[in-house]
Amino acid sequence: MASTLHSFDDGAALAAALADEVAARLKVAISDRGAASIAVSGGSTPKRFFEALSGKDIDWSKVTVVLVDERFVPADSPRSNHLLVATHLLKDKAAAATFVPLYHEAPSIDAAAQIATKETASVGKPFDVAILGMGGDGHTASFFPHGNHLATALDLSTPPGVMTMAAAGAGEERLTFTFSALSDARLLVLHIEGQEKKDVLAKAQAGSDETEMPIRAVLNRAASPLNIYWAP
Ligand SMILES: O=C1O[C@H](COP(=O)(O)O)[C@@H](O)[C@H](O)[C@H]1O
Repeated sequence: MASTLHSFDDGAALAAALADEVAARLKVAISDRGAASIAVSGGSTPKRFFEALSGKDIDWSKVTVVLVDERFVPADSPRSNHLLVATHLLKDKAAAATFVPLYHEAPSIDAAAQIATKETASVGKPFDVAILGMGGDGHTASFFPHGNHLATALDLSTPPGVMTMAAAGAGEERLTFTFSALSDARLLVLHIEGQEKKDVLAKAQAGSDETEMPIRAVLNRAASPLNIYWAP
């Protein structure tokens, strides 16, 4: 599927434009279907976008927010993507949104993934909005290079849901939505900032091995058109 590059002068301009676009899409979803869903990424890049989106005048009580992926750590861990979203997005007007976490206290990460799949089963299909990030190693969501369940996670015939992932570059074990759950989002965005990430994107675009750079699955096989938002 084709991708479109949206370039901005700086991260503030990108955050404002992306928040405008996402807010418009959530409003349309609420008007058309009575509810809206958005899957967001963790990491350091989305903070400014989250802050801009949190103040948007939307009927947030009809919006469900989930994470694209999560570390297997409790919500009070500084490494938690839930904590990031709670701090920077689920506040101001967006405090009225419903947040469905991926992390669950469970005997094993597999059990937590099963709970997360069940709890998120009624959200999306497709998501109205999915915002992906990308690491310097070419991972997106928790689709890490050489991840232990990477092939299954990227297989579009794997049912939409939450899977576990372990990889040398991932630190903690991870919970991640499958590619099938994200690929058909009504608005599919890759949000990256900095020249280094642009260079990583160019490298990904120049090759096809998804085991080496899983972002290639999104670039080459996503069901929805990909909107790449970039600022230096
Ligand atoms: O591990 C993760 O990293 C990526 C990218 O994060 P960034 O700090 O380089 O912006 C993120 O998209 C993903 O959700 C997160 O779990």
